[in-house]
Amino acid sequence: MKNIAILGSTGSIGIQTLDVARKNEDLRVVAVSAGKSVEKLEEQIREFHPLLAAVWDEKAARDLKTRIADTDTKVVSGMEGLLELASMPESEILVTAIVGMIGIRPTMEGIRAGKAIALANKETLVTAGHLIMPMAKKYGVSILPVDSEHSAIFQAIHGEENKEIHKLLITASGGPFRGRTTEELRRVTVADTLKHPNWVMGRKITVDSATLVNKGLEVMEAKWLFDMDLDHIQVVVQPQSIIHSMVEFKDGAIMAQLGTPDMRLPIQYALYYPHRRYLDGDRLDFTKLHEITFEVPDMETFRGLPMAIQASREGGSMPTVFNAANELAVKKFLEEKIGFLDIYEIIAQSMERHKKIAHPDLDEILSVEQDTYQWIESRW
Ligand SMILES: NC(=O)C1=CN([C@@H]2O[C@H](COP(=O)(O)OP(=O)(O)OC[C@H]3O[C@@H](n4cnc5c(N)ncnc54)[C@H](OP(=O)(O)O)[C@@H]3O)[C@@H](O)[C@H]2O)C=CC1
Ligand SMILES: CC(=O)[C@@H](O)[C@H](O)COP(=O)(O)O
Ligand SMILES: [Mn+2]
Repeated sequence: MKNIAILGSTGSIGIQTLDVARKNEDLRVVAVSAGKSVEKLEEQIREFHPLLAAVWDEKAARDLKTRIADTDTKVVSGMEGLLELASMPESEILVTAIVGMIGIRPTMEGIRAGKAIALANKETLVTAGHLIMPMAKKYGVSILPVDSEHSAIFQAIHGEENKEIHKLLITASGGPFRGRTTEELRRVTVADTLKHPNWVMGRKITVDSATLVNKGLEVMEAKWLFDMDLDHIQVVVQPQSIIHSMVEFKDGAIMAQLGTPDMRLPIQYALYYPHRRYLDGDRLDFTKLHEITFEVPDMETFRGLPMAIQASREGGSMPTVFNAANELAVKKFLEEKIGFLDIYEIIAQSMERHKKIAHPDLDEILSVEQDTYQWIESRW
């Protein structure tokens, strides 16, 4: 029996993790959590009977307590609740399916408690990779990638020494606006932006995919996960999202992982690594697959990727500014308070005014995050 605790069980990755658990009797869900979606959480509690449910919002947590008073599930709230979930003695694997850099502290708490981390929450590594990776090494815990590209790379390098890798090739769909000009992007709506060509995902990552910020975050995530420098990470547009990423080895051989766009595969791979299990669902059918095409990313129009690379090259607290500015800009875009191109402007100007801290500790990262939010709020 493998016991898993899920941070963010009511979201896209969380729900798919529960589907994997539903189909594998030896997976036991010991904790679920949400920001404030208590109805979904109640359903999950009644189906999976976890020991713990963590809800960020205090009022929603009180509502949940009343709703599930007839069950044995304990309800906790706020950051203390997320930390209690992350370190609960009954779990072995912590699935970080929460969105945003709020995942940093619970992820660190899980590592400190010796939990293997099935990591979907890329914002944590982007902003605190320099703290998380050494910490995981110190506590002897595995960071198992869930993000599809990083899972693909992890699958491709399985059994290989890192030193034999020449470069990582991270694939990108190009998002819903691939091929559009800046002038055309000025007029796109939230509804247009949320139509990803291949994947059904949460709203924030879907916007990130459209701006190519997602690919920028993934380059930074790959740098930390696979200890690669930026000059050996290349983004390749693969519009059909069939090749999930590739690794070029020293001798020129390239290993790729292919599959249909279904996040349950990387989730299940992380939960059972190094073993593979049967997974129901669509498979690639090469009698019907007509083409797999490639393009170079348009970095002039889709500034999310070059700005992420710049933030990563500058290092220190700059990736935190990049990420925090993007998180708030995406929130404002989804609330229809700003336009699509303003996301780039907010990130660029936030980075421009920031005085970099070379080696930020956790408190400094969190304070740079707050400072970035305050500065943006005072201007947009
Ligand atoms: N979706 C995907 O296919 C992929 C996602 N990822 C990454 O995985 C992470 C999750 O993405 P996704 O599932 O799409 O996101 P969703 O928005 O669908 O889900 C986010 C989850 O986090 C919870 N949450 C949000 N804020 C808080 C909070 N303050 N405290 C506790 N829980 C909170 C949400 O709860 P509530 O329901 O109450 O809002 C929800 O359960 C992101 O970092 C994303 O980049 C990576 C690869 C693919
Ligand atoms: C499923 C997944 O891992 C997402 O991060 C996905 O890759 C987004 O697609 P693009 O950012 O390539 O459009
Ligand atoms: Mn991805």
